[in-house]
Amino acid sequence: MLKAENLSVIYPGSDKPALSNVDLSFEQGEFVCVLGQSGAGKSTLIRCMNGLQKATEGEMFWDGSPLSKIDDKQLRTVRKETGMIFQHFNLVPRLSVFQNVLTGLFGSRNNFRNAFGLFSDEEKEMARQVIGNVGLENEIGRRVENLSGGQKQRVGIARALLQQPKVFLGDEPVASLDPGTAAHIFNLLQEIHFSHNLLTIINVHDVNLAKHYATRVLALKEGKVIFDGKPEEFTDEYYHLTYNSAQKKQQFSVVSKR
Ligand SMILES: Nc1ncnc2c1ncn2[C@@H]1O[C@H](COP(=O)(O)OP(=O)(O)OP(=O)(O)O)[C@@H](O)[C@H]1O
Repeated sequence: MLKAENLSVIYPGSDKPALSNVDLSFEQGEFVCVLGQSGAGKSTLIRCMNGLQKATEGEMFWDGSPLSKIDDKQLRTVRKETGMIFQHFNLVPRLSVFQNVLTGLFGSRNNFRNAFGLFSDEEKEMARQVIGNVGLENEIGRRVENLSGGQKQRVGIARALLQQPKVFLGDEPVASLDPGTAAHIFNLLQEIHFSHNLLTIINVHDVNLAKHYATRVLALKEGKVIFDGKPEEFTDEYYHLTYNSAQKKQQFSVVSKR
């Protein structure tokens, strides 16, 4: 489904690669959690997967198509089939849950219909359904600025789901949430993952969440993959946990295997 071949990214003005000669392949049905310290290259990898970030060297393939060589129409299809969820939700605060979720259709429609917010009855019904799937049916008319963080992320998930994606990508989707809410969001993501047979790839800082929910764990360090395997094989040989008393939370750092 997704394949990185010798993928490297060097940002302009930087002498250090954000990703360095990464070879990876992902199949439908995998729930992958990507771990790594800040700056390890997790977001860059996720952004390469839907063509938001171009490779400096090597290639990312989507169902066999090289992302750096496909035309705009093919890229729109890739984006439509990729549901993205973000740390800061990327919602329109003054719009309702319903309106925010409908924006999930923008990527696959022409600009005229987007500009006038024209949605068919069928599209509106699908939006109601996905809002129900994430448990927000009673909040459908509320402005998202009045929702909790966990509810906002549910709106983000419903918006992604409306695209009927094959792939779900999450760039630190629970980093702004408390641990209890983060676990609820992961439960929801897991349920959606299995019921829709998705390929789900999520960046996360919390090693326990990753090991609990993932079918496969990847760990990055300085742009390189230093672990790729089953969650139970990702033992504390690969990471350190320290307690940050100022932030009142555990901090995680990836180390190369000793
Ligand atoms: N737009 C950019 N321009 C220049 N350098 C960048 C850019 N985006 C990221 N980088 C650099 O590339 C490296 C990898 O960054 P990336 O955001 O992929 O890491 P990350 O693991 O997602 O970090 P975090 O957990 O803090 O989000 C870092 O050194 C970062 O400073």
